[in-house]
Amino acid sequence: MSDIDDQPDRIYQTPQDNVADFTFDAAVARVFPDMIKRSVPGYAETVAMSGVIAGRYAQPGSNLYDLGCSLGAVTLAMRHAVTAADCRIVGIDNSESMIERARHYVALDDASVAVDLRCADILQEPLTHASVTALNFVLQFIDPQQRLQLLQNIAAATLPGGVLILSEKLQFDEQEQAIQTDLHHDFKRANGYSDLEIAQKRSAIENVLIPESEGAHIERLQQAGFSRVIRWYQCFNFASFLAIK
Ligand SMILES: Nc1ncnc2c1ncn2[C@@H]1O[C@H](C[S@+](CC[C@H]([NH3+])C(=O)[O-])CC(=O)[O-])[C@@H](O)[C@H]1O
Ligand SMILES: O=C(O)C(=O)Cc1ccccc1
Repeated sequence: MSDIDDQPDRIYQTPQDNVADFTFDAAVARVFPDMIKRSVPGYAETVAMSGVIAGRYAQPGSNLYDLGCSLGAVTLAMRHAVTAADCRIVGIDNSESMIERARHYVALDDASVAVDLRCADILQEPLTHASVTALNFVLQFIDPQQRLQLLQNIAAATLPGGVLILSEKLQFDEQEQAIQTDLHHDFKRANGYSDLEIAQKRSAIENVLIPESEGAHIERLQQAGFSRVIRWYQCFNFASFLAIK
């Protein structure tokens, strides 16, 4: 088996005294396709429809951004859907392990749209001439104090008629939260995770993944400079919004 082959996610199988905060390190990058598919309800649909949305909103001569691209799943979905001329897809992630693997997957793909993968902090990297930006399951890991600034930067870089696809884990009122959490954990159990794995992963992400309500997201997207926001998809506690400039 080569070093680049991905592996099944067994990260939280063994009991740990103190579960460390979750990070996007080499061990996570290696199991990431399996982890995200078994952990995020609707992940495959969100990736595929991000491609469909990109196909509609890509403008000739523009940039399409995949911010927090991980292994480049959305980068590749966009690459196969875009028909507008002279577009470039820019995938950015600050995890070296993720970008290294993303480069491998992009090299195996033979579509012709230009792809530029960068290991950088999306809070620092300049963005310009954007027709489509995907921020899929990433804002939830950004310091809440910096979220508005990031969305303002994206909105300022977005061309008239351009869009942001924002996908997030959502927070609900207490009663709905209890129902959604049960369903999410049932989904994980149906995908082969044990109660121990579910509990340990929950502790690991507790301080690093900070979800917000749909209302908070919509209000902030409007404050950042997007004129219209549509929730185009939801599967249990994960949703995706289309924000149009
Ligand atoms: N400040 C930052 N700068 C750059 N990257 C960051 C930053 N903070 C976190 N990341 C990166 O954001 C990604 C979040 S995963 C995205 C899935 C992908 N969008 C997908 O559709 O497959 C979501 C998840 O695992 O739930 C990781 O690769 C981090 O390194
Ligand atoms: O696993 C979870 O509970 C999640 O909320 C999603 C997730 C997926 C991959 C890495 C971190 C969090």
